[in-house]
Amino acid sequence: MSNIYHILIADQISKKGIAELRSVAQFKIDEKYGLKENELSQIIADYDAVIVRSQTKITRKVIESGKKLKVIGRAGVGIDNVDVDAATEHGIVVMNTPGGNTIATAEHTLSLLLALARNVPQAHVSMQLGEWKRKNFEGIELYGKVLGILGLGRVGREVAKRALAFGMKVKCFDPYLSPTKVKNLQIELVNSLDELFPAIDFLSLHAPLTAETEGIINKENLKKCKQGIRIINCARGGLICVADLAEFLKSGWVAGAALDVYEPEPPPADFPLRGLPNVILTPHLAASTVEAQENVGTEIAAMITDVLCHNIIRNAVNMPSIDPKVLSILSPYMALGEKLGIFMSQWIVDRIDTLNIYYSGRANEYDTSPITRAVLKGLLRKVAGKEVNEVNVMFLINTLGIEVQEVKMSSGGEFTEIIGIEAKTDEQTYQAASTFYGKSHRLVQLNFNPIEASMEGILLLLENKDRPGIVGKVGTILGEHNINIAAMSLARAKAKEKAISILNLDNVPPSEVLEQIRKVEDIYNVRLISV
Ligand SMILES: NC(=O)c1ccc[n+]([C@@H]2O[C@H](COP(=O)([O-])OP(=O)(O)OC[C@H]3O[C@@H](n4cnc5c(N)ncnc54)[C@H](O)[C@@H]3O)[C@@H](O)[C@H]2O)c1
Ligand SMILES: O=C(O)[C@H](O)COP(=O)(O)O
Repeated sequence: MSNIYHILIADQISKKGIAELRSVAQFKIDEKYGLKENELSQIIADYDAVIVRSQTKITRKVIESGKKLKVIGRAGVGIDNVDVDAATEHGIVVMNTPGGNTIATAEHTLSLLLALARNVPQAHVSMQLGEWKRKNFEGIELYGKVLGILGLGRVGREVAKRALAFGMKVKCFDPYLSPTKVKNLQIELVNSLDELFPAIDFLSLHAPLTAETEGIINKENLKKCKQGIRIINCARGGLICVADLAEFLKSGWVAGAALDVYEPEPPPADFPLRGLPNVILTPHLAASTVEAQENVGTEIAAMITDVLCHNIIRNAVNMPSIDPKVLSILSPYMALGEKLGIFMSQWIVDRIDTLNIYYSGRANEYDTSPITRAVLKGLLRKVAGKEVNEVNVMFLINTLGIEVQEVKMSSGGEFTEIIGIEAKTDEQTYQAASTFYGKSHRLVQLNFNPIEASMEGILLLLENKDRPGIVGKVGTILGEHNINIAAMSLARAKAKEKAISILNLDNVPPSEVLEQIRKVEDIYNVRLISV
């Protein structure tokens, strides 16, 4: 029977998105809105996935309470309301829907830009009061003015296009943008904020809220701006130090500000910009269009379905996404790599210091990091206390201080396709290499010596002195206890003093049988391995 997944929709998404989720037989959907941290923490243990917009905060406490939580889906772009680090540590994938609300946000930015230039909301309120004050609301033209854009991503670029259509000049600061991206766009990319601020008449913010951008619009930077600058913020409230902006608006240095976003949301009653005549405020409306909400709602529904029902992860912000075509090519390698990792996890007893994971064959034509993550997931499942998956595996590897290196080899010797692991511990080096045999998996090297063993089911690994009679004795013990040996293979060290044998068994030997085998003279190590 297939799994039933419980999904919590914690912020309102489009009806179509909800209907699509409800149409999946494996899903049980709850809609619970406006939950505070404590309320959410109390119920989150029931859910496999939670969907939010910008309102509901998925804090570390919520994540720690989400014992079976696998996915956090953000119907929108900004993920500053999700503790992504905590999610990563707990192996929970965080996904968003970039692009779906770009046009809506760019259009809202332009509407605020125009409203700010022409005092539209102020004039409207005056008219509603029965006044006729044409002189009070004289504006300025956009034509010929310079728009500064902070963050030239999806929204920033759409804003730039529209501003250019109004005859504005556009300058932008984005330290992560390659200059080739703005070629032929009629946008000037400047190298610093110091270069941007004195050169612009309008400033529009489109960077995410990060440690670097928090409070970036502050007293020091406002001083660098031209007198009469107008500022629009459709990104995140935290980018602006509101007390500083209020001061500059009151003095007239900043001629006007139009804000859609606040920190916190909703802003408190004593929010210092409320009531200022040169300020326009909207309640986080930029993405609130029918079209944008349908885009992000249906997109997140499809993404949640893909991850829970088909194990396909798209737009994850805490792990690299893999193109589905590439994934279908890499999947067999990931399965082989994970199997080899599982094998090694039961062979190695000491603490691993360094790991070389090496590849030869077709895998090398691709980014091998998804295979490496699968190898490590298999390897760590035993070492780490918590469940290890593709999301948290690199975090756990770093926490354990294991140094990992990927090595792409030009040849795998007599085998075309090879995935190998060399693990160094304080005590010794463990090495194994594997390949495909039809659809099954084979060990082809142990401690650099050739072997030929099926990597399926129950394996008994013996390390012993290379002398006659030892394997015979082990066979007798197993036979006496009715344990059938399906296959046997031997890796002999060139120096011929030590050998490793792999016995494929039909059933699991009880611990007293393993004890008996351990007592056989010249056997140094006995490990029961299940793959
Ligand atoms: N008000 C709304 O309803 C609404 C809607 C959509 C997006 N947003 C906000 O707008 C932001 C931008 O959205 P997007 O889809 O364009 O994201 P994006 O990721 O496509 O673009 C963000 C850009 O900011 C740049 N950036 C990062 N750090 C920077 C820094 N220190 N200085 C300058 N630039 C920097 C990045 O390089 C990137 O090009 C989102 O993070 C989100 O918070 C708000
Ligand atoms: O980051 C975003 O996508 C926007 O801020 C939209 O937020 P919302 O989904 O709460 O409207």
